[in-house]
Amino acid sequence: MNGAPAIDGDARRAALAIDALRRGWAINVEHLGQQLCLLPIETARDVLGAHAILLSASRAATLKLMNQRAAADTALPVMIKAPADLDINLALAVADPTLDLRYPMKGPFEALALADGPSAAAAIELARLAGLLPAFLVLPDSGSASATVSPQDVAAFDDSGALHIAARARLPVAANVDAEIVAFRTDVDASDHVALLIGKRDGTPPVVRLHSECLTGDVLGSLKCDCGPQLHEALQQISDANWGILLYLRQEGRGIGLINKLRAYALQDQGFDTVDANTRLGFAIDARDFSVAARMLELLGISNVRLLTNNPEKVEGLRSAGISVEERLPLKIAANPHNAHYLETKKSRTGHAL
Ligand SMILES: Nc1nc2c(ncn2[C@@H]2O[C@H](COP(=O)(O)OP(=O)(O)OP(=O)(O)O)[C@@H](O)[C@H]2O)c(=O)[nH]1
Ligand SMILES: [Zn+2]
Repeated sequence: MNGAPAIDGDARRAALAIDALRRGWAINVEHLGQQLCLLPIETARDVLGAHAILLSASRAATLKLMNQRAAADTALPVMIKAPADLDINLALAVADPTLDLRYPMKGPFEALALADGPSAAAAIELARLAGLLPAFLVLPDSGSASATVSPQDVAAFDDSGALHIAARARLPVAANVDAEIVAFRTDVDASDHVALLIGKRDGTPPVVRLHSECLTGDVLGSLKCDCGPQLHEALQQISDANWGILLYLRQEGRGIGLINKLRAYALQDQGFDTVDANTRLGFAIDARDFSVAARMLELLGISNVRLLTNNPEKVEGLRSAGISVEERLPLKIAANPHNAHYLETKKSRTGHAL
């Protein structure tokens, strides 16, 4: 900290910017008196006279641009000069690593100096929150933007901030007829997290499972992951334990959204594992923030849990958000030929105890 007064961010401005990006509307990121007018390539219909392209650090590495720039921080996004023949198809080929086999010949590109690192990094984070590819056209005219946001606003965006219980009802489920569903809402985020309370509260720490949404596994029976069987096994174990809670968190694809997860699957079809597929797309290996689960538990009056998981980050995430994890209970699912490599990667590369 350099002693400058802290500027409060406004999560609502970030929420408006996320909405604009999804609709294909330009946004301004402003910081220290400078403005960066950005349009996400994925939802753009036209390149609108863009003079540059903003890419994630890992996309720039794949395009062999990292050695061209002066910045010492290799995690910072990279700005490149728009090629003279830039159209929306070329922009998409630059942005989307899943198209690399179809469009192998791109460039050479020229890296430009990044005027403001925090603005560029905030834009990449907004793309993740919007479920979009982290790649933007840089537009010359900031007057065309429909929302303005600062890096502080993006930092203030937190889907657990104003969490409250919105509805609750009895919900008999196959694992146990004695269950209640509780739905949560925040004023800044459209994702409605839910909790399923199973059995009778008896004063002991409940068996708790944090389950992150997986449409392909939970609903369609995908064999690529272990989510579907884990969901059902967790409901069974909670039911067997007399009482407990399953938190169904809307963190599809470890927080990158369904469409980006399916892009990660397309990269896995090309031979990359689950970790490299995420980083190649420009995302963290795991973008989830488990503090929302802690806030949900608090609203349910729970401060001590026995956590069903193999993932040390879930234990750490709850503990650092103030929940006492008294015990970690493993959740082991037999592998199948389609997910054996995925489960092995979780063990060897993301520290899962299996
Ligand atoms: N990005 C990405 N997400 C995936 C992939 N496979 C599964 N997921 C997502 O990963 C999440 C599954 O996480 P969890 O079931 O909570 O499991 P976990 O983090 O491995 O931890 P535990 O099961 O508790 O040990 C879901 O959001 C899935 O959509 C993948 O290959 N790429
Ligand atoms: Zn899954």
